[in-house]
This record gives sequence, C-alpha cells and structure tokens, in this order.
Amino acid sequence: MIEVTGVSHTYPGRDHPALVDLDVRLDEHRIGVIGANGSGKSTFARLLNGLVVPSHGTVRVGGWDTTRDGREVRKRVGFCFTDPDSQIVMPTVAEDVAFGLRRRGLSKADAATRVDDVLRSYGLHAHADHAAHRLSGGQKQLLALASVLATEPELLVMDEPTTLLDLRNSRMVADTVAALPQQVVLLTHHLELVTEFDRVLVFDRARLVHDGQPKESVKIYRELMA
Ligand SMILES: Nc1ncnc2c1ncn2[C@@H]1O[C@H](COP(=O)(O)OP(=O)(O)OP(=O)(O)O)[C@@H](O)[C@H]1O
Repeated sequence: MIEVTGVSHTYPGRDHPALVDLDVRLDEHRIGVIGANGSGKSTFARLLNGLVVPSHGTVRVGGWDTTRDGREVRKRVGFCFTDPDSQIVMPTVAEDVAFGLRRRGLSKADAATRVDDVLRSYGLHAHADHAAHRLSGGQKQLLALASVLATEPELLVMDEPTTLLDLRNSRMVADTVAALPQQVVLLTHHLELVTEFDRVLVFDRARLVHDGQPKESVKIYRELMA
C-alpha cells in the first residue's frame, strides 16, 4: 500500500534535512510511528498524503505517486492533525462533517444520514448544531477524526490524535482505530497506543532507526531516550 523509495527531505530555508535515506514498504494494517521531538515523524506523515513532497525519492500510496498524482492521493488518504483547529472548517459540528462528504459528491440527503450516524458513534450527536470552535479540545479532536472517517479514506494517517483527550476518549479513539477496516498510520508519544499494532517504526534525528514489533520498538525508543 505505502512505498517510500530513496526519500530525503529538506524544508526550504533549512540547513539540515528533516528526513534522510528513507526506504520502507508498509502493507500492514496498523503502523505506529514513535520517536523524539523533531525526529521527522510529522514530516513522514505529511509525505504520505502529499502535503509535503520529497526533495528526493518517491512516495507511493496505493500505487499513486504523491508528487505526480497529488489529487488522487489526497482523495484516498485521510489525515488527522495534532491541532484540530487547523482542520475544522465549518461553523457547526454537523456542517463540518458534511463538508468533506459534499466535496466528495454525496447528495445532501445521503450526507445528512452519514453525518447523523457518524455523530452518534462519536458521542457528538447532542452537539450537532453547536459552534464547532466552542467544543472542548478533546471534543474537537473527536470531531476532526469523525469528519475524516466519514469520508471513508483508504488510508488514515493520524498525527498524535490523543494529545488533548482524557482517558475515556483516548480509549475510544484507540478502540475506533482498532476496529477500522482500513490501513492506519498513527504517530504518537503515548506508547501504550501502539502496543497491539502490527509494526512500529522508530525515528531518530531524521532517520528510521528501527522497524519491528511494538515491544522491541518501544524498548529501543526508551533506550534512545535514556
Ligand atoms: N514546515 C517546516 N518548515 C521548516 N522546517 C520544518 C517544518 N516542519 C518541520 N520542520 C523541521 O523538520 C524537523 C523534523 O520535524 P518533524 O515535525 O517532522 O518532527 P516530529 O518527529 O514530528 O516532531 P514532534 O514529535 O515534535 O511533533 C525539525 O527539525 C523541524 O524543525
């Protein structure tokens, strides 16, 4: 599904690369990404939906090249940002979920039914007509996730999706992710979130330094941080 070949990336105006010599193929269902602040995790995540195009090398998702076929890639890859405010685009909760659906061509009636279902499953139904920006931080994070999942992406990339959530809602996100049929790439500093994942990548100083089973990857990350 995801093929990253010979990728290095340096942001404009920066002396040091954010990612160096990355080669990885990811077919598993649940992929965790862990590592120190500034190690290149978010850059990796942004490469997967074409928000960042690599300075060198290629990134393919479902066969589509993120540099050449950005539009196709963005249709297929759902992205949840750390900061939900950057993702909420419409005034009310229901309108925000409907927005992505209408953009994907769903009729008004079909979108309304899907919005209703999605808000119920995320415990946001009572807030349907409330101003999205007045929700609590955690509710906004759930809304951002709900809006992305409503569009049924083939790949879901989540950049620290539980930073603002309390224990119950973190668990709700973890359970939701566990039950999703599509491939998920999840970046996190909450190591317990990835313990049941199929594969966990560890980044350090712009390089992928380990790629393996969760237990082993978490151990290596802890050793790097010691
Ligand atoms: N838009 C940008 N412009 C310039 N430099 C950037 C940009 N985004 C990230 N960087 C730099 O790239 C490097 C890797 O950052 P990145 O955000 O990928 O790390 P991260 O592992 O996600 O960090 P964190 O855990 O703190 O979110 C850092 O040195 C950072 O300063």
